[in-house]
Amino acid sequence: MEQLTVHASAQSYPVYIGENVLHQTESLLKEKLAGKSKAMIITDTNVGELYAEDLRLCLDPMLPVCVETVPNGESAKSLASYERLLTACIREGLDRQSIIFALGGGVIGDLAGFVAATYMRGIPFVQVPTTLLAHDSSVGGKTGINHELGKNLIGAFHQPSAVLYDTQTLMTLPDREWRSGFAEMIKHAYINDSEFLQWLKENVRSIEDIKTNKIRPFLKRSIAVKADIVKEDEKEAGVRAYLNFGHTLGHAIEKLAGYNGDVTHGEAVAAGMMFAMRVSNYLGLSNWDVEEEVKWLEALGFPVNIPAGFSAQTFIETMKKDKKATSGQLTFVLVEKPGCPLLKTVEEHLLYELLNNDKRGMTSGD
Ligand SMILES: NC(=O)c1ccc[n+]([C@@H]2O[C@H](COP(=O)([O-])OP(=O)(O)OC[C@H]3O[C@@H](n4cnc5c(N)ncnc54)[C@H](O)[C@@H]3O)[C@@H](O)[C@H]2O)c1
Ligand SMILES: O=C(O)C(=O)C[C@@H](O)[C@H](O)[C@H](O)COP(=O)(O)O
Ligand SMILES: [Zn+2]
Repeated sequence: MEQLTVHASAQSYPVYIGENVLHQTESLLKEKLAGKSKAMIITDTNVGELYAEDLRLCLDPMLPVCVETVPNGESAKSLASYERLLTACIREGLDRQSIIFALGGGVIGDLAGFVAATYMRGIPFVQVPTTLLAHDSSVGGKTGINHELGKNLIGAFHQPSAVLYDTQTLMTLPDREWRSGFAEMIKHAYINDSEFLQWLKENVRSIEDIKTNKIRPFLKRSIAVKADIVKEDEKEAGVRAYLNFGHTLGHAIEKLAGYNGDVTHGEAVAAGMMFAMRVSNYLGLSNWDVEEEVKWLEALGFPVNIPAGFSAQTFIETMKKDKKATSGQLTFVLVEKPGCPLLKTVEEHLLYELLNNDKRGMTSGD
């Protein structure tokens, strides 16, 4: 088992990474669970069926446990699920000494974390990530839900008490989810670590490479990139925004898809990163060979085209809901070269031109 520590203002917390971490819950969390009154496991239908009973049995000797299950998929990150879970907390008698376990991918981490952040003005929670993508989402304390008008618009910073990353659970992930999670790993490399990026480009050329043990040693490295940024800027007053590389357009793509599973978070971020590279090239800030980057992502099976059916103007209006935008002005994370990110306000007419230039997928007449 590997371990690293995330340093946040309210508390530092451990991230345990390795096979069968889940089954070591009792020994790993003994101190954190001392004096706790009750645990609620929040999970989704897929993950619940596979792992909720395992986790329940691990916690059962230490404290009373209940399990709440929401439907799987992005649509569960909603006000309706949030309300239903708060009602469940009240019904189950959770009090200020209770603790929530977020068992699942990023959707569950964000949703359950937001319930924990707000129930009785905040109770502790533990992240138990089960997707590759959740190596990103389980660390750093961003919790929240979507609004039908925009992605992640409602939320809170609330750091977990611990992260239990059992890599054995990844074995049941569908290929598409492996790929989706890999997008965030690539993102960490693009913004922070040129040597890591080089290694990924040379060694990860297919979905099979993502799924095999090849990337396992790099999970800790990818999490460390995030943890270092969070330590420097927990509440996104500055450098934490770099973790949003690819997300300005990515979030708009997810919102326009209707949070319905047509596009995963990682797929949207991958397309968003390619677009951001085109923007920075256009501004003369970089010299990316975007077609080469696209080729790599396509070889891994990513659909990197901007989805068809929406006009450039629709993307721009949707991106204006991005939390990095101020007074309607759009701010992008750009990367000059691997490891050198920057924040840049980008003129609307330029985005309009670039979105329209990206002929693939755009509706005619935009
Ligand atoms: N808070 C953050 O810092 C942060 C960072 C990155 C992404 N996110 C958010 O994370 C979400 C995406 O997370 P995700 O990609 O993990 O999606 P997800 O949680 O929806 O999981 C993807 C799918 O895989 C299934 N699944 C999960 N674990 C499984 C397993 N071990 N075996 C089989 N199936 C399994 C789920 O049921 C779901 O259908 C987005 O909402 C995104 O905004 C948050
Ligand atoms: O932790 C962060 O900070 C990130 O930006 C990580 C992103 O990968 C993640 O998708 C996050 O949820 C985006 O946050 P938002 O503030 O742009 O909604
Ligand atoms: Zn993300």
